[in-house]
Amino acid sequence: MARVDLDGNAINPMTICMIGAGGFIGSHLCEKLMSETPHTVLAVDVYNDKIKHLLEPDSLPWAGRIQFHRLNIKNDSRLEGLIKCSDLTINLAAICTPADYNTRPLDTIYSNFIDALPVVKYCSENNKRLIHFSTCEVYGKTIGSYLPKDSPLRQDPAYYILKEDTSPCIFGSVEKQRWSYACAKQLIERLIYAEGAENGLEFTIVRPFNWIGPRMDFIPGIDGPSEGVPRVLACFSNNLLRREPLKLVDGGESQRTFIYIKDAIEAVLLMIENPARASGHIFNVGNPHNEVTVRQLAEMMTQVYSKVSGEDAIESPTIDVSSKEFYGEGYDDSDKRIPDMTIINKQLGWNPKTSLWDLLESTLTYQHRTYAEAIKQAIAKPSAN
Ligand SMILES: NC(=O)c1ccc[n+]([C@@H]2O[C@H](COP(=O)([O-])OP(=O)(O)OC[C@H]3O[C@@H](n4cnc5c(N)ncnc54)[C@H](O)[C@@H]3O)[C@@H](O)[C@H]2O)c1
Ligand SMILES: O=c1ccn([C@@H]2O[C@H](COP(=O)(O)OP(=O)(O)O[C@H]3OC[C@@H](O)[C@H](O)[C@H]3O)[C@@H](O)[C@H]2O)c(=O)[nH]1
Repeated sequence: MARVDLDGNAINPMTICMIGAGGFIGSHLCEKLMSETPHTVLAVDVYNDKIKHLLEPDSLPWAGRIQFHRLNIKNDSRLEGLIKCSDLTINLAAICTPADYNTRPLDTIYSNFIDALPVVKYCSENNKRLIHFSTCEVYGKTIGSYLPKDSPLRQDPAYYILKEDTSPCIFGSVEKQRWSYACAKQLIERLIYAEGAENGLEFTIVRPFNWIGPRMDFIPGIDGPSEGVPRVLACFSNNLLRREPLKLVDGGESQRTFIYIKDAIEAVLLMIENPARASGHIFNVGNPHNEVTVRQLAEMMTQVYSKVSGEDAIESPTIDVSSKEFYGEGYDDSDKRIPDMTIINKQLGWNPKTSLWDLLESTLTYQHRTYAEAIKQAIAKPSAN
């Protein structure tokens, strides 16, 4: 049966240049495009470990529809050719782990702003559509966080719900280098928006709100550096796998809404296949119903991991740590992140489905299956690693 878009028109197969295809989101998007659509992907990244299962062997049903191009977009002249021969470019490439924002601010700013410039330029000059991945961090802190602690206005959604077209972007001072990432992402959003307004670039900007699931980041000492600090899902998974307490930064009071990667990928596919509805828009993509504090997340993950691993939780499952100790000087945090869903509902009719309990169960089942044995061996023979 022919695939049709939301307006009932047939969807023609397209070629997609996906930059950062070897990362967490890219790997899930490639999987979806291969298994459910006729589109072709030119997968650009410096790594391909997370998409190896889609590239080999040649007998896979989608063989010929995905090609891996190992290149660093910082300095590779092949990039323009790949964009030129595609119908759509999706840019996912970025340094996007908070531990880097204050410790490697230059790399963070270059990666999220300077390195994205040629991508925008080639799309604009060659009249190619661009879907660019920004972040919910562009909102920074909520207006409510500046109100007195006991102010009743803090309960009013007007002071904390994040809306694409009306919420301000509120960052800390320049010394708080945490915001180097958000600021670089904000400026590239503004540049893309201006390319649309002045030069007719056909664009969509995605603001992911804490997408989580299998293949996110790495487990330190197993498939990433021992001293590396990934995002919270992988940090807490690592602690659970090693039977260590989960570290709560500054009391674990910050709030996040987490969305299952598979729900979020559905939204991206709708953007890819409905350009008339997606172009010119900035979309929040998150699950407003899955809000927890980081402390609650730690408690839920401890409970779910115990269920999927069959092991009792350790006696003191969490430990408090200061942000200075954990991330170093210059760290700061977003207090609360609830996405407004009006625009994506209206344009694409999309809603997330998976509860936090369910997504943690499938994700931690994956983490346990993938890493428990390797961790056991690493603990038994520390010198081998
Ligand atoms: N996962 C989330 O919840 C989340 C939230 C907000 C924003 N985002 C944004 O979504 C995008 C993808 O995030 P992710 O979670 O998949 O991260 P990720 O780190 O898993 O993926 C990024 C990929 O880009 C590649 N890359 C980086 N620099 C490159 C370069 N110079 N040349 C070629 N490849 C390069 C990396 O090797 C990596 O595979 C990022 O732009 C990120 O800022 C993600
Ligand atoms: O071990 C840990 C790790 C993290 N945390 C806390 O958990 C919260 C979430 O941390 P994450 O590492 O997932 O990152 P954040 O949600 O702060 O930022 C993320 O947001 C959206 C994206 O742009 C990026 O992927 C990243 O910047 C923060 O408050 C952090 O301080 C812990 O308490 N303990």
